[in-house]
Amino acid sequence: MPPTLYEWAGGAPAFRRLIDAFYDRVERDDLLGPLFPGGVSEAHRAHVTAWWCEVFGGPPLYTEQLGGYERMLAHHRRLRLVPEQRFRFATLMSRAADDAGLPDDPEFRAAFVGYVEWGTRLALANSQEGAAVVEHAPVPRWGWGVAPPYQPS
Ligand code: HEM
Repeated sequence: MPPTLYEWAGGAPAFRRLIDAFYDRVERDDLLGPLFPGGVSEAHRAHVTAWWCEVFGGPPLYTEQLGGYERMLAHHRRLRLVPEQRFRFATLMSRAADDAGLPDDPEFRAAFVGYVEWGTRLALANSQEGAAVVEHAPVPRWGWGVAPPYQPS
């Protein structure tokens, strides 16, 4: 069995470094900074870290303690994001993975950007006025996809 992406990345401390590096960039960003007037709070950073840990195979804290998928959805509804903001979000996530020293092997990064692409496209769609959203769902669990680490038999 391959390790989870959460384990491979370095667990909760690695995801906290990622999220801090990301929002530090967001705060200075012309397209994304205005979404967080006054800066990105400690509570927001902690909650989003819990989300990412759970998605990548860590403990289900966001589901059990923070309101799960429905809370995440509620935060994105009617933000009216535009495609340029989604693309910037995805770009800054890739840069933040470097800032935070996440593993840079092709397998991990392919899985990582796969989730970022998927999640940001959903967020963009769900944020539109009158969007037909999925009201209830589990927090997703992401995996290695078609490229787990090669392990010679
Ligand atoms: C992989 C994609 C994404 C993930 C995993 C994600 C995750 C989250 C989560 C978990 C929350 C709720 C935090 C809480 O529980 O307090 C949240 C809120 C928020 N997200 Fe995202 N998000 C994504 C994409 C985006 C994009 C593309 C944007 C903007 C371009 C965005 C902007 C925001 C904003 C502004 C909030 C706070 C809204 C408020 O406080 O009312 N998100 N996000």
